[in-house]
Amino acid sequence: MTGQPVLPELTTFPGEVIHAPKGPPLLVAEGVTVRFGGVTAVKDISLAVRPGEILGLIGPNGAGKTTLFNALTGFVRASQGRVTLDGRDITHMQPQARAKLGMARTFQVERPFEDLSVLENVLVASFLKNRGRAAEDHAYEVLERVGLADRATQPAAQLNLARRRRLELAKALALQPRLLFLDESIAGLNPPAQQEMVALIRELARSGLGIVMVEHIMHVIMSLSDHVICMAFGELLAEGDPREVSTHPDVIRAYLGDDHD
Ligand SMILES: Nc1ncnc2c1ncn2[C@@H]1O[C@H](COP(=O)(O)OP(=O)(O)OP(=O)(O)O)[C@@H](O)[C@H]1O
Repeated sequence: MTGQPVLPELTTFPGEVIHAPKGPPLLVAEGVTVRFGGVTAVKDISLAVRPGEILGLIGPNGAGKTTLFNALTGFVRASQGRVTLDGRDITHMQPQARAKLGMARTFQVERPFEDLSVLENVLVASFLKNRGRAAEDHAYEVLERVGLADRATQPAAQLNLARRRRLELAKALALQPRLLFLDESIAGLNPPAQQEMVALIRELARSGLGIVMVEHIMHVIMSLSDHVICMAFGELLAEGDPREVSTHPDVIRAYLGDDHD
């Protein structure tokens, strides 16, 4: 390990500006705990996300990131704690009810309707918010936004991985969310596709969306996030801006082990 940077450089992508979103938080989680039988996967985690803010969740494998993400989006039940959206208690709401209030998520493994066209896939989500022509117009707008408009009539099954990820994002955006949850949208993409996705996510935040992202590629999450939460064994290990977290001794230890010198 000697001579290697412990965590990657922060300024990997050009044009990066870490901004400081202001205003009251959209999402607030207080003391969220999730137990699966005897396993406490998430223990007493609190966080807040403002409009235009990108919150990055990091931590070694098994740290509890996905479970926390699922508790925030309603895909697993919080055993303790409280989650509010615009001050409204959503702790026990189903994912669909949360979506109606402005939360949308992507899935780590994209699952488009393979036989439908790219446009039809987005329309399925767009129809939940709009009717008739308005739904179609909105679906096109979303495809433009993610750079898939020229693929609108292509079957989803024919898309490469980078475009499938964009389609996954488009389906979430078609719900017109104010808060977007991204589950490893960048892992597995080649570097140019990573940069395109980073630029797109940054643009979405600039337009006012609050974003929570779980991502294993450290330099990506560090260059995108306004605030980073690092978990280990279900607990909060460190939080702060990317530089504070990436240089935190406990974070370095969690990633490299105790015998690192
Ligand atoms: N449905 C479940 N039932 C029982 N235990 C679970 C369940 N889901 C997760 N766990 C456990 O909870 C802990 C946290 O897992 P989780 O998947 O949230 O971590 P993670 O940080 O997302 O990991 P990775 O980076 O590998 O995806 C692990 O010990 C895992 O085995």
